[in-house]
Amino acid sequence: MVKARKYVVKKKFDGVPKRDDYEIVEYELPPIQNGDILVKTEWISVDPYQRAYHDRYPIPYDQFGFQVGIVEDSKNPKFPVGTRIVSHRGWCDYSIINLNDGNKTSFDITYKLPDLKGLPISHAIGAVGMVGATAYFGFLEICKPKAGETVVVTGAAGGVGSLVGQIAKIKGCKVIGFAGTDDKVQWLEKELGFDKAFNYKTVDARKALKEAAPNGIDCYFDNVGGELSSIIMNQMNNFGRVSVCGSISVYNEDFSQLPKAPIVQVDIVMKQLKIEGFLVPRWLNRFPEAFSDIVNWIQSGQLKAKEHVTEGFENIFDTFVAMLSGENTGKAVVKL
Ligand SMILES: NC(=O)C1=CN([C@@H]2O[C@H](COP(=O)(O)OP(=O)(O)OC[C@H]3O[C@@H](n4cnc5c(N)ncnc54)[C@H](OP(=O)(O)O)[C@@H]3O)[C@@H](O)[C@H]2O)C=CC1
Ligand SMILES: CCCCCCCCC/C=C/C=O
Repeated sequence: MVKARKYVVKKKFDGVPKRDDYEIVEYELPPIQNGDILVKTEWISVDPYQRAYHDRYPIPYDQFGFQVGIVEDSKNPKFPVGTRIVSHRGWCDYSIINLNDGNKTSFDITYKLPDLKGLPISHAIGAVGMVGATAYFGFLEICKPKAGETVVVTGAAGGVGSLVGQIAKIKGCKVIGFAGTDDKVQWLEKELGFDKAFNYKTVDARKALKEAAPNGIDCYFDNVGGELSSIIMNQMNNFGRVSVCGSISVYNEDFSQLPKAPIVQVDIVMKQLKIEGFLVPRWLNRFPEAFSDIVNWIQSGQLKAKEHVTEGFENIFDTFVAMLSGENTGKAVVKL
């Protein structure tokens, strides 16, 4: 018998999630059946959608999320012992997965570790996982950037944003990022090659953009929403494109009581902007395309996939809340 642990959400979040909204449950896994694999978790992802999706699920629920693990026992010849698996089984240290019928629900994503060509396996829940696919498709498919255009990214020093900015540079764009600390700003400019970055907590964004993008903004990759996004959209060029990826500035708010943001509709009409929200599973069957390009870019030194690593099953919750408040630079992951 294998003893397993999992994080169960047992209370409705009220604002920032609290430790006692969760319970760590210990339980015994049953013996595996024909077709099953027993997966031991090695890396766990903490992500903003784990906060944003909270209201979709009745309490209690097992905390969902991406993870990488290794097959420790198998009754499925397609997944022998030692195979590495990416799944959406969330914050648990062991899981039993049966893949005979494929993925049973749209939330039940499981696949073999992509070919990382020797890169760290943690990348499979970061730059070579859902986060990388979000940056790749969300930016390239929706913004359709052209060389020479000016791109603005918010949440620029996080998992998705740091990749979007670098992909924009690879595509020959001028890139301006907004992030929440001066250290992050330095990292974006000095290490990642952003043309300009700003601390949105201390800068006058309207003035900063007038100076950094005197010819206007062509593409905006929006990770944060709120007033900052309105200011950015206000300075877009005709036929500008906005990819609305996330809205983390309000994830801890009551969605029915959101603060008012400045009006942007006039700019949308007068500048004929194209604004599109997306959820990355729309491109699930094309993830390998993104993974292949991203692995090649990392290997050729064109793209850096920084990770903010915390260790220990007991520290997953703290890492999650720290990420929501901006303590991470790059993708926040937990090593078990
Ligand atoms: N549409 C989709 O399919 C997907 C959307 N997303 C979205 O992409 C965004 C980035 O996710 P991800 O890269 O995983 O996470 P990050 O690694 O970017 O971590 C979250 C970051 O958000 C920033 N942040 C927190 N509060 C605020 C605020 N009030 N205003 C501005 N920034 C804030 C913090 O950085 P700072 O120090 O800069 O404040 C923090 O580091 C999120 O909005 C997420 O929901 C992610 C995956 C898929
Ligand atoms: C098909 C469902 C699996 C969950 C995948 C993760 C979706 C992330 C979407 C993020 C939205 C905002 O952060």
